[in-house]
Amino acid sequence: MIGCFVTGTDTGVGKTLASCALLHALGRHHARVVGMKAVAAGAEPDGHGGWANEDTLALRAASTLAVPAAWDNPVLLADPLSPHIAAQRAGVEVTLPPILSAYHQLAAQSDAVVVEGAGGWRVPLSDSLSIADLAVALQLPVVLVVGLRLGCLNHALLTADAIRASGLPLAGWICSRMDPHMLAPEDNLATLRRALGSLGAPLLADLPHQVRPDPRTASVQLPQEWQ
Ligand SMILES: Nc1ncnc2c1ncn2[C@@H]1O[C@H](COP(=O)(O)OP(=O)(O)OP(=O)(O)O)[C@@H](O)[C@H]1O
Ligand SMILES: C[C@H](N)[C@H](N)CCCCCC(=O)O
Ligand SMILES: [Mg+2]
Repeated sequence: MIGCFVTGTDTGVGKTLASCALLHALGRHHARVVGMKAVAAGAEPDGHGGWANEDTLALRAASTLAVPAAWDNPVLLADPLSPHIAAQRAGVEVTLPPILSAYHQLAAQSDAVVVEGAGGWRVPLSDSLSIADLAVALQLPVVLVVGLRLGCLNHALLTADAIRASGLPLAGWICSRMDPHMLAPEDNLATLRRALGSLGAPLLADLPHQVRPDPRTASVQLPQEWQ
């Protein structure tokens, strides 16, 4: 079973786009690939009288395996806030056991699982739990998505340091060109390539800016070994 945990330099940087691209790439050579939004903050009507999170729906659309919602999105919080605040407002506490058991169900039934975090690496899930703790509990290699924009160098380098300090391998990073007006994007990319490369983390994909982001198109940027 192949698995990875996708984190980012921030919220809104392209983790869902990159996670879906990874699923499309893996789906070319593996029969059963599935995405997981372990903790989702922000629910919308699903059109069938229930509620769903838009990242979860995007991951499902890129997956080849259909699973119960309790497995691919074990924690769904209504408010689009930091998960610990959304949980507090919902009167619940996010804990690891239900998430880990959902993940183990997915892992047992699939060839590849891509787990998308929420926001960045140190986002709190409760007063005593963070996204980093979740990734460590899952023991998955980490893929860091960098939304290429002014400020991302600091965010990327701090995040890479924190991932290494957690003991998890940083399998690589994905650049998402979210800001078409950014100045000197190539110089910034080269800086990150050098700095993250020196930590052993290769650039897995350079996702161009897309007016209508399409993960299947983006997936061709990923290297052959992820396909
Ligand atoms: N390469 C790109 N080209 C165009 N738009 C992009 C690109 N990457 C990201 N975006 C846009 O930026 C926004 C945020 O992306 P996305 O939803 O993937 O963020 P995220 O990191 O998954 O955030 P969250 O923490 O909420 O899960 C989306 O509207 C997405 O379409
Ligand atoms: C609601 C949003 N789309 C994400 N799922 C959660 C982002 C949490 C960010 C918290 C923070 O770093 O301030
Ligand atoms: Mg997302």
